[in-house]
Amino acid sequence: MANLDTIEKTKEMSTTAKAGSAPSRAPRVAVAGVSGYAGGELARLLLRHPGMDGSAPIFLGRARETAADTATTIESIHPQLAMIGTKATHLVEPFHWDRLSEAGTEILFLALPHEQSREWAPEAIERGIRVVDLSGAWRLQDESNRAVYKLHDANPALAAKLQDEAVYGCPELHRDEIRTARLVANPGCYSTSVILALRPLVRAGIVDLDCGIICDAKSGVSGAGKAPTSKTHFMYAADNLSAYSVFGHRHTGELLEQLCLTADQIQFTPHLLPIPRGILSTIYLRLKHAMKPAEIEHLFREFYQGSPLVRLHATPQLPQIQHVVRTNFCDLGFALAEDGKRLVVVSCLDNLLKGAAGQAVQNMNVMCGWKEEEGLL
Ligand SMILES: NC(=O)C1=CN([C@@H]2O[C@H](COP(=O)(O)OP(=O)(O)OC[C@H]3O[C@@H](n4cnc5c(N)ncnc54)[C@H](OP(=O)(O)O)[C@@H]3O)[C@@H](O)[C@H]2O)C=CC1
Ligand SMILES: CC(=O)N[C@@H](CCC(=O)OP(=O)(O)O)C(=O)O
Repeated sequence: MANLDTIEKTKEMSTTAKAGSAPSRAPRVAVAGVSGYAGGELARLLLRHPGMDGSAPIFLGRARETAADTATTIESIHPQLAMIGTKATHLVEPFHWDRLSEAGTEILFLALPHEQSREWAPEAIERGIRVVDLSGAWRLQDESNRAVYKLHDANPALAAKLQDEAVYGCPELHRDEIRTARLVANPGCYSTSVILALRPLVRAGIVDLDCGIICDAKSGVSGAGKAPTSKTHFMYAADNLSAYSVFGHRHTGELLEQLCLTADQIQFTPHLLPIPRGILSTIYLRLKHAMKPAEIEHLFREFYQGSPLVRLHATPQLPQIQHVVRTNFCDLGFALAEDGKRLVVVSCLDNLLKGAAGQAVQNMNVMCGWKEEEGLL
């Protein structure tokens, strides 16, 4: 179990050694949860990543439960990954801390249920391993927002310290902190689409928050992970469109914290779309003063200058799911009413890529001092 003293010591070592400097060699990387949807995409991206220099990541399944549990191969779980990258056969090994330490692991991706990430991230950091966590376990600073995840901390003082240190892994917003972070909390998929659409506008102070912002978001079924439920079963999801978690979806807290809004200023309603992957968020708001489309466009372009994975459509074009699926981009577009005040912003991304694995690799690139889009275009 991780403890506070060693966590402090590894922090000193980590900031001295890794203060944003580009490594001269490929970092030793591991992926836990590689058999899941997000883990599979991570494996694909890492196997083809030029910075990995042919050195394959360590792929990890569940911890060994019986002596009979042995390693399997990545292509037996994800056949689409056969012959990708180094073209070697890559093992998926049972999770074991000693294996990670002996291999000199520097960055560990956690593509796991929230509870498991909350338990394993402190242990990794104590061992001097930097973490990119794809779950919601460390994204929220406000305890009342985090309560939606029902997390349990074996060592609450240590967890509070790490929570304080965790950086919200949206590079377009927090690039500088991510460079030296030990714990990067990769954003939620819906949250990424809404935050990237709204942050330039809210920050510029042009949104009439008294009128409220409405986010109508729709996601493909892979957003729910690989375990089927009655709501993601083909018979429910196919030829259907349904709203859910109308008040209190777990991504709402991320919107409040990252956009500095209060709950009465934004309504987020997710819907399940009968497609495998992709998110489209349509966001309705009112501006304080009438503006011209060119002024809105300028605002977005200025904010995302130097952000290679956000693409702005020229009006009147609007983003579509087909244009972003299997890419690492978030596409943004908008329409402004003739009164210059009613603004609709549309944001699109692939939930498994820019909404999860792609963004996680983008974070790794920033942590390694590489080009942010390395291996992602
Ligand atoms: N799907 C998406 O679009 C997005 C997902 N995320 C987050 O990323 C994480 C992974 O999501 P996703 O890939 O969809 O989920 P999946 O359900 O598809 O995969 C979960 C993975 O975690 C493993 N796992 C489950 N329990 C344990 C455990 N106790 N110990 C070790 N491994 C375990 C599973 O292994 P096994 O195969 O053995 O069951 C599997 O590899 C989640 O936290 C999710 O919230 C974030 C953004 C978007
Ligand atoms: C379609 C679908 O069910 N989507 C998921 C998206 C959650 C997700 O993946 O994000 P986290 O990392 O916060 O779990 C949901 O609405 O719960």
